[in-house]
Amino acid sequence: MMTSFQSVAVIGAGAWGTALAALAARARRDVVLHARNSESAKQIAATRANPKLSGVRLDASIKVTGDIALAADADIILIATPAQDLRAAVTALAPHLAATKPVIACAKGIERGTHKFMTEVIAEAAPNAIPAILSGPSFAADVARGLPTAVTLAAQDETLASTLVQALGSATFRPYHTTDVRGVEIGGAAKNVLAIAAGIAIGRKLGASAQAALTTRGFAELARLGRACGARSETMAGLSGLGDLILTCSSPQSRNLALGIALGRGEQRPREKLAEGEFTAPVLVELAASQDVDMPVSNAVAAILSGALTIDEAIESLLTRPFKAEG
Ligand SMILES: NC(=O)C1=CN([C@@H]2O[C@H](COP(=O)(O)OP(=O)(O)OC[C@H]3O[C@@H](n4cnc5c(N)ncnc54)[C@H](OP(=O)(O)O)[C@@H]3O)[C@@H](O)[C@H]2O)C=CC1
Ligand SMILES: O=C(CO)COP(=O)(O)O
Repeated sequence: MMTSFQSVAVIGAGAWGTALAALAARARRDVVLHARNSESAKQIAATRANPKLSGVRLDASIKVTGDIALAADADIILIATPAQDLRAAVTALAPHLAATKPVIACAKGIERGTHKFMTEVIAEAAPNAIPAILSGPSFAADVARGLPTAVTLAAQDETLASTLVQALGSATFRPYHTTDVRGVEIGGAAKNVLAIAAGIAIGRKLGASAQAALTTRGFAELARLGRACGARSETMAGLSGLGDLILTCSSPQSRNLALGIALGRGEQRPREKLAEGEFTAPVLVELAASQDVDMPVSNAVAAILSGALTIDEAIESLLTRPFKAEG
């Protein structure tokens, strides 16, 4: 089973799912893209376009289907739904998984209510799945267009992680493998919350120096949570941690940054696009509190989103913290 990995299914035909299907086709895999709504599947199949990722033409070799059983037949399955929908997607897949096979989480977040990470949700919902995670600095639009991207792919078993990299990698999509599953999951989840903070600073015109300070102190808290959860420091400083934090805190393409900018300007939140940080913020701060980890920037974002603090009160609370040693 571990040597072939010729076929790949992507579950979740949104922006990221469509880009993942494109990259797997570029890696010369046989690709199935699954949309839960069969009308959407038919429309994407007929037009070779997905309104969720405009301007991208789907390669003719990619099969688009509403049939989950067809997706479950693939050698590798990628789950590209939003994090809070991953359990439902894997639960629907589970009865069709006849053999043990890798199921790779491509969502960035932590499940609300349970505080479970994406690979934990996969393991619970599909006993036949070998959970893995793919995360890193990569906008769907860049990946779909074949622009150079590097990400991290983690599985508990190093040989499996490396074989998955061989199956999905290409000249322009370069996954690095690791066994530090938890480190990769924490980086991807936390960076979205921190990007909302960076956006608020931009929207409030706090200046480029504040922006750099916020991103750096954001990284300190991401790394602190990683340490508390047993992650490796190289992972936190790698593509799925610092790398994705830099991308998301600095690119206007980021939906999390855009949400923060709108909040900072006092505008209506852009509701039509998914900003995972909004859903991750409350569970991230609960998780940090349960581990006794100090995450002041994330706390401020969660408090702003819940209405517990105004933006000015949250900024004031960050600026009046006692001076301390860096770390
Ligand atoms: N976009 C990007 O650049 C990147 C996104 N990611 C991550 O990927 C995840 C998805 O993001 P993105 O693709 O942008 O979001 P989108 O909103 O573009 O798409 C989400 C897709 O998931 C589908 N979906 C939701 N629930 C289910 C379910 N239970 N079963 C099957 N499909 C389901 C939706 O279907 P429907 O249309 O029927 O609602 C929709 O097509 C997020 O966690 C994000 O952080 C990671 C890297 C890059
Ligand atoms: O995860 C991403 C880039 O790595 C996408 O970021 P946004 O969800 O903020 O657009």
